[in-house]
Amino acid sequence: MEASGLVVPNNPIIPFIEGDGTGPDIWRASQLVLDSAVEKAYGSERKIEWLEVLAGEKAFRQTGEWLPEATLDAYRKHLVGIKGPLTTPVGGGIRSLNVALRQELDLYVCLRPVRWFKGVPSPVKNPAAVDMVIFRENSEDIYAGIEFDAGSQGAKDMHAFLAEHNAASKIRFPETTGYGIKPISKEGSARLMQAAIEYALEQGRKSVTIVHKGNIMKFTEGAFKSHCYNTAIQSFRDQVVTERESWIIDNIDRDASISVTENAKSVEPGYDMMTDDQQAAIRAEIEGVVASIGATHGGGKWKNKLLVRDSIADISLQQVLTRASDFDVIATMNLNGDYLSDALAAQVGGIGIAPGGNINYATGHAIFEATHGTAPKYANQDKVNPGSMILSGEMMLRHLGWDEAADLIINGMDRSIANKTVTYDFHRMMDDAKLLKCSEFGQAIVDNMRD
Ligand SMILES: NC(=O)C1=CN([C@@H]2O[C@H](COP(=O)(O)OP(=O)(O)OC[C@H]3O[C@@H](n4cnc5c(N)ncnc54)[C@H](OP(=O)(O)O)[C@@H]3O)[C@@H](O)[C@H]2O)C=CC1
Ligand SMILES: O=C(O)CCC(=O)C(=O)O
Ligand SMILES: [Mg+2]
Repeated sequence: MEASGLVVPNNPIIPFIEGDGTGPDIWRASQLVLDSAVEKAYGSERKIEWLEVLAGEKAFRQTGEWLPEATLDAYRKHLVGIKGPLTTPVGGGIRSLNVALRQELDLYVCLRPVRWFKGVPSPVKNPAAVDMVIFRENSEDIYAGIEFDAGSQGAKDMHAFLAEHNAASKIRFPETTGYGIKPISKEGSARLMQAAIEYALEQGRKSVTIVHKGNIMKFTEGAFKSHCYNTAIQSFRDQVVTERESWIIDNIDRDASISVTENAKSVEPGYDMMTDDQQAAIRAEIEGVVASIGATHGGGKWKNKLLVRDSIADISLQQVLTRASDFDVIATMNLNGDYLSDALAAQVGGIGIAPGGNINYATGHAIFEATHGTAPKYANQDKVNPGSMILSGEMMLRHLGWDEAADLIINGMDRSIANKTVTYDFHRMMDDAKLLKCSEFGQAIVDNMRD
C-alpha cells in the first residue's frame, strides 16, 4: 500500500478461508472461475498464488482454535484476501468469527453492491431499477459484541448504573433483562460517509442516502445522521448538495424575489406552529445556505452535484421496493446494513448472487466475502449458487486493479444466465431453464468468458 493506492505484484499471495457449510463447494467453483479469468485476461503474466488459512470448524478440528492468530497475521501481511461464510451459533457459544475478522483488521466499510443481471428471476416488476451500493459501517453498533446476559453480574451492574442515571424505571422486568450496548462514534460514522461519498463521486453516482432510525435512537442513529451530513458538508462542500439545501436554492431559482420567511415556510411545513426561536433558527438556516452556496450551487448548478439525503430505516425498507430508482449509494450503520443487504438481494434474484467486501480504505486491507451465510442444509451437495462468492472475487480483482479479468467474469455470468443454465435457486423461479450443480455453474461461467 502506498499513498497512491495498492501496488499489486503480478503474482500476489492471496489468503483464503474455505468456510463452513456450503463454503467448500462455493469456494471450489469460485477459485476455478477466478483463476480462469486471470489466465484468460493476462496469460502467464499474472497469476494469483492462493494461500489457504484456517478459520471456523476446519480450524477448530485442526488446531483447537476457531480463529488462529496465523490467519489474522496472513490477512494483515498480504492486505487483500477472500473468505467463505463461517457459522455463528445463536444465543450462546462463540461470537461471530466474521465480525471478529472485520474488527481485528479494522475493515470499517462493508461494501455491498446490489444490481440486477439481465434474465435473473425476481419477485419485483422492475428489477432493473435496483442499482444500489450499500456502505455498511462495519466496526461499531451492536456488532461490537458488548452484551450482558440476564442475571449476570454485568446485567446487575448495568441496572445499578441506570438507577444512578434515573433510568432504571424504564426497565420493565429488571430481574430477567439482558443488555446490549450500541456504540456509535463521530470518527466511525465520518470515515464510513467519507468512503461512501468518494465512491459515489468516483463512480458518477447521483445520490448518497443516509439510512438511520434517528427519531427513536437519537444519540446513536440520530448522531450517525448528523456526523454523515457534517462530513458531506465539511469535506465535500463544492461537490455535494443536501436535499434540504436543494429545496432552498430551488425556491430561489424559481422565484428570485422569494422572502426568507416564505422560503422557510416552504422547506419547513410546520413553520407557523413553531416558537419564535425555532422560526428564527430556520430563517438563519435559509440565510446561511444562501450565503455559503448561493453562488456555487444556485442557477440550477445544484442539479449537477451529488445529492445527500437521509431516510428513516423503516420507511426505507418499503421505499427500496416501491421507489427503487430513488436509491443509489446508501450509507448506514451495521445492523441496518445487515438487514438491508439481504432484503435488497431478494429484489435482484436472491442471496445466491449478493457479493461484498470488507475494506479499510486507509490501510488497503480488504477481505471479500458473500453476503449470505453457510446455508448448512445444503452443505457438501454441490448444489448452491456460487454466484455471490464469484462476484465477491470479481470485486476483489477490481480492488487489485485487474479489471480485464473482472470484466471476463461478468461476461461469463451474463451469458450463463442468458443461456438459462443456472443453479437451483434461479431454476425454481425460471421457466425452461437447465438445472446446474454449483461446480457446473462455475464451469459454465468459465466456458462463457469472452471479451
Ligand atoms: N459472512 C458470513 O460468513 C455470514 C455467516 N452467516 C452464518 O451462516 C449461518 C447460517 O445462516 P442462515 O441464517 O441460515 O443464512 P444463510 O444465508 O446461510 O442461508 C439462508 C438461505 O439463503 C439461501 N442461500 C444461502 N446461500 C445461498 C447460495 N449460495 N445460493 C443460493 N441460495 C442460498 C438458502 O435459501 P433456500 O432455503 O430458500 O434455498 C438458505 O437456506 C449462521 O451461522 C450465520 O450466523 C450468515 C450470514 C453471513
Ligand atoms: O457473522 C455472522 O454469522 C453473520 C454476519 C452477517 O449476517 C453479515 O455480516 O451479513
Ligand atoms: Mg447478514
